[in-house]
Amino acid sequence: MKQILLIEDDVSFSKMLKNFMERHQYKVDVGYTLLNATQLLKKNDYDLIFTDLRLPDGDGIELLKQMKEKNSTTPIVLMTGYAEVSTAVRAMKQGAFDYISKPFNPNEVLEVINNALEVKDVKPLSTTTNKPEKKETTNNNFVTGISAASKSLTEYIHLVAPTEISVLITGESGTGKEVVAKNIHLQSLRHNQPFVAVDCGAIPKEIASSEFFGHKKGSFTGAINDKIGHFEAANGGTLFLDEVGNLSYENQIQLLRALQERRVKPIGSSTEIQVDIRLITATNEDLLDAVDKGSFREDLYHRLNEFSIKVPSLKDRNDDLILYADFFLNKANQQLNKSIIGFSKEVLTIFQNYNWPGNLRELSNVIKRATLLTPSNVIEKTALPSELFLAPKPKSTTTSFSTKENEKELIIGALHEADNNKTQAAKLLNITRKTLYNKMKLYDLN
Ligand SMILES: Nc1ncnc2c1ncn2[C@@H]1O[C@H](COP(=O)(O)OP(=O)(O)OP(=O)(O)O)[C@@H](O)[C@H]1O
Repeated sequence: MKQILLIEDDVSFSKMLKNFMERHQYKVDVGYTLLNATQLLKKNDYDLIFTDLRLPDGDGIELLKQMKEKNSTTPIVLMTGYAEVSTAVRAMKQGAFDYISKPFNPNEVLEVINNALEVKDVKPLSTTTNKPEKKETTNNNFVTGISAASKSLTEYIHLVAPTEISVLITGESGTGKEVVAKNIHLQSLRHNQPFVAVDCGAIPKEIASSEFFGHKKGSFTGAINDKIGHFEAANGGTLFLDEVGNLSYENQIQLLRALQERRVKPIGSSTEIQVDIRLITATNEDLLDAVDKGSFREDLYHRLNEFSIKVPSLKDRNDDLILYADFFLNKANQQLNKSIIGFSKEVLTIFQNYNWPGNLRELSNVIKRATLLTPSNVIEKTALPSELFLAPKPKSTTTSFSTKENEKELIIGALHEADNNKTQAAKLLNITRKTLYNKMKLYDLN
C-alpha cells in the first residue's frame, strides 16, 4: 500500500483529505507543522508528500529544500490558495512535482496523486533533472469560482437544476451562459437524455420553424430529406435556446404555442408529435426592455422566465480570475501540446487590472494565444495583446474618493457595479460597510 505524508495545519480539512485518501487505498500520516513533518520523515519512508504551502512554522518550500539536500526522490505536491499560484510555480521550478489550488475537487486530488506516483515508479526524480511537467489537474469543463458572485451562481444552479422550471439565463457575452445551461442539465434528472443547444441568433427567420419543428421531405423547395427538429431531438432532455431575444415575432408565437401544447408538427406532416422538454434560454439583451418596446412578447417572456439566473461578468469575479486563468492554461497546454506552468507576476497584475469586456471567452482566447507564443515555461507580458495593458480597468478604489464633488458618483457607481450589494460596494470603495451606510445616508441614497 502506497504511503502518503499529508502536511496540513487545518485539522478538519486534513482529516477530510486523509479519509478521502484512505478510502482510495493509500496509507496516510498527517503532520500539522513543518517540525512534525520532519520528525515523521525521519521515521518513515513515504511515496508522496502532499503539503500545504503555508504552515504555522514555515512553508512547503522549506520542506522542498530539505528534501533536496537529502537527495530525496519522493515527489512533493503543494496545496495552495489561488493567490499563491505564482509561488507554487516558483516551487515547481525548485523541484516540486505539482501544485493543486484550493478548493479542489476529489478527482483532481486523485489525478495528481496518480500522476506523481506514476512518475515515481517509472522515473524517480533526481535533484538535477527535476523539470516537472505540469499535468492537467482539472477533470471537467466547469470551474466553480470562489468569489461571492460565483458562490451564489452555483447555489442557484443547484437549486433549480433538479426541478422542471424554465430558466432564463442572462449575462454579458462570453460570461458562460451556455456552460451554466449545460450544468443545469447535467445536474437535473434529465442528465442521461439529450442536451440540444440552439443559437437563435444564427437561424434565418424563414427556416426557423423547420429548424425547431422539423420537416417532411418535399414539403418545400430544398426539403430533400425528412428533418428532425430541435424540439424532437431534445425530447426527454433539455432544449437550450441561446440568444432567444433574436427570434422574430412570428417565431416567438410558434415557440409559445409549442411550449403551451407540448406538441410540435413538422412542416408538411399531418401528425403532431408529443414532446417532453425542459427549456432553458439565454440572452445578453435586456428582454424586459424588448417587451416594453413591443419587440418581444410578454407572454413568452413570462413563460421563459419562471426562474432567472444572472451570470456575473468577469470584472465582478476578481477573486476567480487566477483560477480561471489556470484552468484555461491547462486547457491550452493540452490543445497545443505545451507544458507551460504559469504566468509571470506582471502578467497576473495586468490580468487583474484589465476590464475583460469579452469575459471568460476573451480570457480563454488571450491565454490560448499566449500559450502558443510562449517559448519558455512561464507566460510573460510580451505574449499578451497590447489592449490588455493600454486600457487599464478604472478602479473606483483609488482615484479621488476623498474629494466631495465626486464622492456621491463613486458610491453610485460602486453600488451599480456591485448590483446593490453593500458589502461588495464597500470593498470596491475600500471603506467599511458602516462608512458606506453613513455616506449613503449623507447623500440620501437609500
Ligand atoms: N464555469 C466555467 N468553467 C470553465 N469554463 C467556462 C466556464 N464558463 C464559461 N467557460 C468558458 O468560457 C467561454 C464562454 O462561455 P459560453 O460560450 O458559455 O458563454 P456565453 O455567455 O454563452 O457566450 P455568448 O453570450 O457569446 O453566447 C467558453 O469557452 C466556455 O467553455
